[in-house]
Amino acid sequence: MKIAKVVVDIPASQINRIFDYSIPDHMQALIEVGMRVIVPFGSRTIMGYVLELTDHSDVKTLKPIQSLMDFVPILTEELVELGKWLAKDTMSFYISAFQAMLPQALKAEYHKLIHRLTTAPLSDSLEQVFAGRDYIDFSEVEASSVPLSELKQLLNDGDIEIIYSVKRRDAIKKQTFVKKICTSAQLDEYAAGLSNQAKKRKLLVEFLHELNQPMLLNTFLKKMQTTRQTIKPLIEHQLIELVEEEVYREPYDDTQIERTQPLQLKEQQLNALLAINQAFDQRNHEVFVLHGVTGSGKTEVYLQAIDHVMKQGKEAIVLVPEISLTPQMVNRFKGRFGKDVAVMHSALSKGERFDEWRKVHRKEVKVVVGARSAIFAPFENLGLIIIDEEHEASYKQEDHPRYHAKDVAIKRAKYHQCPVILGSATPTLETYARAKKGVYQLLEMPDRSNLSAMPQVEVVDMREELHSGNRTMFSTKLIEGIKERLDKNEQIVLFLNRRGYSTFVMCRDCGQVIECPHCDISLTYHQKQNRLKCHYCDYYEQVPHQCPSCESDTIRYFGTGTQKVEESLNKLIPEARIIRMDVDTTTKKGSHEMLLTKFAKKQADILLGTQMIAKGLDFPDVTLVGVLAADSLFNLPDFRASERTFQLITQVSGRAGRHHLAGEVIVQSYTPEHYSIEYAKNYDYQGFFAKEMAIRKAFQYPPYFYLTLITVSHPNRYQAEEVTRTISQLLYKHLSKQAKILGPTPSPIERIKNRYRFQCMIKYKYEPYQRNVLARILQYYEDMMRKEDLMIQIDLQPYQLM
Ligand SMILES: Nc1ncnc2c1ncn2[C@@H]1O[C@H](COP(=O)(O)OP(=O)(O)OP(=O)(O)O)[C@@H](O)[C@H]1O
Ligand SMILES: [Zn+2]
Ligand SMILES: [Zn+2]
Repeated sequence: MKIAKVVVDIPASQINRIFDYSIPDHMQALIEVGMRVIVPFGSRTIMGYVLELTDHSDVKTLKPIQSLMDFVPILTEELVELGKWLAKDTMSFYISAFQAMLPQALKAEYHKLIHRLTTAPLSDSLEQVFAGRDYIDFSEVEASSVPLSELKQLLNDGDIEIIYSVKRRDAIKKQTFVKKICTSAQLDEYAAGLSNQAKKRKLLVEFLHELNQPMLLNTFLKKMQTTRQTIKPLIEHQLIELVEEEVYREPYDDTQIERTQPLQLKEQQLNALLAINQAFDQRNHEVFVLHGVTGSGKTEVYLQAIDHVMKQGKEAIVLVPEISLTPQMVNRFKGRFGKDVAVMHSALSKGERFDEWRKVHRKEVKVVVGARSAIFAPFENLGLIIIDEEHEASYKQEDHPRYHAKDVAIKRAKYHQCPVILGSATPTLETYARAKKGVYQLLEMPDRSNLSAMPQVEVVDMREELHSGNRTMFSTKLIEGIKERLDKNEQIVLFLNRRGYSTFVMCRDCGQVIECPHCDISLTYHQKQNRLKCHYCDYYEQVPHQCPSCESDTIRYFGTGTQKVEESLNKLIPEARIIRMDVDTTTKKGSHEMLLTKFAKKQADILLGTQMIAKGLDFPDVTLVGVLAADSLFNLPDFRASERTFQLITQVSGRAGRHHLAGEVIVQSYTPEHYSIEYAKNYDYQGFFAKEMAIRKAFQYPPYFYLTLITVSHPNRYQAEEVTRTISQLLYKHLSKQAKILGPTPSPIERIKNRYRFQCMIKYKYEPYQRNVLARILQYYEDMMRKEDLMIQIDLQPYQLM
């Protein structure tokens, strides 16, 4: 093969194609599909992925590949095809799709250099930067006072050129080992030649007699209480050598994790397992919906299904939402499968993530447990894919490529002819509807594995509390409940839904709310730094002492952030020991784990937190769960608000009374009569499903209709609206008559980072040409996007409607 088809590392629409390069002779035997290469592109050199090898090209003169970055492909052939599909399916660039599949550490970093071509004198300030060198880093000029226009002139005149060099930073961690390379006889011979004073060296020789495998240099030196200098003669006499070996950064200490044995399954678990195993044995690509109430033992079913697959030499991927990827969760898998498990999620360092990925790539593990992007684990013998808590919105990536892990899972499982399990106590309407129609296979587990009852849920009407004079954010019932648990030395989980409910600063005199100057959104108060921050851009400011509009000094922060809850709770029940878990207390690596361990050891009575604590946690002494603001989601312009409220209450309730102690749940609400709260209270998934389906049908939302959201943004409001209007008209003209086009309307958050945002929504049942039409629209605006700062985002499966 003489020609390689390559996708290059420039995410831009005019470059979003596959380019042909010739393969130099010396690379012909080495190059394979799925490798990274360095190729010339225009005036620079950049990284690319080889997608295909061929002997034919329509292009007459081809540039040659400059070098190979890999000796083993980093993308399997399956992943190469998957990437092409993903790019088409989500309408994103090829390069973005491939980048999404690989760990950060594998992405090349470019270095921009300026090469001086002329000997003629340059301006004084530029001469100062060059300081006699021929090559300087571009950033040095940027940091200097030299105007970029001057560079541009020189560039045009051919006095300098700009070159791009690729820095390799695969960041393989290496450590030095001491290795014995001689026989015992040689050691004796050496020892005999030593003088009596050389006691240390004699000790070393003795130790070397026993050293049968390489030892970490540092350990060796520590053990022998000696220095590098002392062992130098041993190296010179060729008794030992120092070798560099690759090591993995191990984020989890496997030796500390207790191994577990499979549990005797309950009947409902056994039925589910048998169906899954059968599909696997028959190489049946089947999607199972494992609908099991909280505590029904879904995880044990996963573990035994994986075990079955592994026994046949196959591999498994388990996706877990980022926030429930707690050490507790990891330990359940490591406890069963030990070193066969790799873990991938964003709390690991870049290097650690790379090492976990390499374990998969080198076929050293059989199971991956990870967050969304673990779905791309480069296994070649997949036997099972599990998506736990399948209803979680975090499985959808909200950035290029806008993919849903569920779709990728099903695509991969089809390729490998293996089953997929979508597990949840509260499956999404989309999933459950497909299961009911028989597209997916439904497995029900209605009972808790220990047959303990689901905790009693009581809904408190907060309006009544207010009328009876309680102005705190805690109902009398909840405060009594907490005190009761404290007396009995039991524990409490308090859940605050922060989305749509954050702390903002308002003037009590004139009602002015302090907003971000660049985004149409109120700033959020952060107590620690006493700052107001914007959650959409990086803007922050000090909290003002006076209202910027009326100069009154009655400026206060409002809303119910976790900090504020903690403060009031401290006032009401000073003796309670509280652990607060939210984005502010868990930014440091390992802090999440530390807080949970503290709670598990009963060094605190109350765990107070956000989404983070809603799932996956399993503490035996938790007998009371409180939901502080159950209806906060209803304020959001999102047709899934009811569904999310139902899921949340059900999941949070599932944290109470999972073991021998009975549990109780108190849900505080200002709209206690809302059906999603009513059904959640009665653990009535079927009831909720029927009711919500009827509403979705009436208002033409998924799963009855598909949605596409197009968001247009521009620094100029009029432009943004005009473009959206034209797009709406084009869609109306080119899509079928059944498609409904809604828009242009301003987005719920109309301005972010000084850009005005308008949207247009397509609702449709069947629209096979939609992608083509959208692609043509993008093409039409390509120039404007490049030159005029126009942005058009297309989301073919929107979850965030803001
Ligand atoms: N067959 C079994 N026999 C005894 N105990 C079991 C069995 N299956 C599961 N358990 C135990 O029941 C508890 C709940 O199980 P698990 O956490 O797997 O449930 P789950 O369905 O995943 O719950 P959730 O959706 O709330 O996370 C665990 O402590 C688990 O060890
Ligand atoms: Zn902002
Ligand atoms: Zn004011």
